[in-house]
Amino acid sequence: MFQVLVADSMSHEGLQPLLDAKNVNIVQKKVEEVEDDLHLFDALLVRSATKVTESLLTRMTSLKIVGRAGVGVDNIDVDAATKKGVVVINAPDGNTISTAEHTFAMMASLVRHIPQAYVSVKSKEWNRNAFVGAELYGKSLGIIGFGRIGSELAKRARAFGMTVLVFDPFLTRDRAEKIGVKGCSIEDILANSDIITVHTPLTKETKGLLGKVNIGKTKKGVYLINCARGGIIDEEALIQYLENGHVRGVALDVFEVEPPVNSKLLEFDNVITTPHLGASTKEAQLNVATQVSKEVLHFLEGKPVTSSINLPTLTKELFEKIQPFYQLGKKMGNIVSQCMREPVQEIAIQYEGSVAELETSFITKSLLAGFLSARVDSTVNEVNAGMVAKERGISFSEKISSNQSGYENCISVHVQGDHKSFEIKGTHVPNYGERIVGINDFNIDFIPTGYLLYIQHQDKPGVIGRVGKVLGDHKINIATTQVGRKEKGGEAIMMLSFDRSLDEELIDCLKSFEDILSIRTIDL
Ligand SMILES: NC(=O)c1ccc[n+]([C@@H]2O[C@H](COP(=O)([O-])OP(=O)(O)OC[C@H]3O[C@@H](n4cnc5c(N)ncnc54)[C@H](O)[C@@H]3O)[C@@H](O)[C@H]2O)c1
Ligand SMILES: O=C(O)[C@H](O)COP(=O)(O)O
Repeated sequence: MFQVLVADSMSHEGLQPLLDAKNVNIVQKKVEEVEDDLHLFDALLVRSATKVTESLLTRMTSLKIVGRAGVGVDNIDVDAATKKGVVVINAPDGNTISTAEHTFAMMASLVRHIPQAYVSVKSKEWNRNAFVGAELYGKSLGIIGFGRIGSELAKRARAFGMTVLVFDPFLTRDRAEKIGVKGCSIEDILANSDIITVHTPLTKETKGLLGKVNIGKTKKGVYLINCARGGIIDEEALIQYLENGHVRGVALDVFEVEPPVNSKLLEFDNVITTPHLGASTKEAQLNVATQVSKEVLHFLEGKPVTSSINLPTLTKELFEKIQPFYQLGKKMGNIVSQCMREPVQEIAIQYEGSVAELETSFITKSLLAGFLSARVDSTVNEVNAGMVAKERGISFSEKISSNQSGYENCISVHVQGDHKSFEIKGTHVPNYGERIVGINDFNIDFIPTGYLLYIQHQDKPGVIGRVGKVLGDHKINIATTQVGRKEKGGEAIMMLSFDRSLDEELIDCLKSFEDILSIRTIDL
């Protein structure tokens, strides 16, 4: 039974996929309320209120996935999650329309003083002269960050007859033209916009993007809007420009600290605010909760997720194609690690044939996870395998190569250690399954499963028989045997499989045979 903690308020209807699942138990409580049971949860669902810190992740020792029912993941320590092998997913487009509409509502309210006029009428005043506003029609709207929300906002602004200027480092001229906006530099936006709104994520680059210097470059009388994340507009600088009258008005849905109880910004009559309501509509909440519930359930049941922040994402169709190679890769990594018990500097992976047409980075991560899991204590999986490898000084590379092996598909791995190297080749045969078809230039053909014994020996009469006799004397049943050699009388290899593991004493006995060069046990 999977244990899922829903730590922030979420649409009940949206959680239905998880509530309906027979193998899931949902607990809807704040983190502080389940402090003693944190180690039990497999999945954690949050919005922006719960801070998923490294410390929380460390306390949640069974955690496999964090689902953010929304877009921004700045409340989640994604690096720490990645290091611990915890998948982080979000619901990237479920609240786009709601947030674009909220931003538009804030813009209209700002230029027409609607919140201030509302408060005035409620206090029995009728002061029409105090709230003379401006039209949006004909004004220039500068949008910084032209992703999902920025572009939906642009469509609405154009419908109102506004000129839309946009800045986004990833915006192509073509895309701007298609949407009917003008892609320009941030300097152009600052100098030419009547209203500026930010729609970027909060990152190291965007923190304070509109700060002392950039706000100083805006038109006198500019309106500023932040419905993205507190901190993109620097609050201290903003206060200075409100005090000196450079900024005419501000609309804020988000703050550097939420709730902003001690913020001086609340004292300005020309600053209008909402309590982080961009995504707070029934529709958006239903969308985001449904998206993450389905994704979390898929993940817990071993199916692919499509909106992961720290994992390569795949569609169900692609996942089905990649799954056999994903499993083969993991086993190959594991075999290499068990055969080559010495420090490794480099892992080079080569893909040939039909497998090369798939998303190979996914298979590479799986192979690395298989390799590292045999060597490190902490959880290693495809989420953190690349990071763990780098931390341990292991470089890895992948290459697509033209078909040299003759197989319809082939994965080859070359591992370089301090003193030795090791090579393995694997293929997946439809209807037959996984096969290891090469080890260190020896052609071989075995199924990578169960308990295996890899023996390097001299190709001499009686070696195989002696090994078989010792195993028989110890009542060990050999399930399969495969041998490979390059030339008569030279070096050869044997791969035997068993139904149970072999004990050390027996291995030592086999090692003592004259023509046996080395022996490795492999458990898969
Ligand atoms: N107020 C709310 O309730 C609410 C709701 C949803 C989203 N948000 C916030 O809005 C942000 C945007 O959401 P989205 O769905 O449009 O995301 P998105 O990823 O679709 O768009 C973000 C855009 O910002 C651009 N960008 C990144 N760095 C930039 C920079 N330095 N300068 C200019 N552009 C830059 C990216 O290229 C991207 O196109 C989210 O990150 C989230 O923090 C707030
Ligand atoms: O990034 C988001 O999706 C929004 O900021 C919404 O946050 P919320 O889920 O806390 O409303």
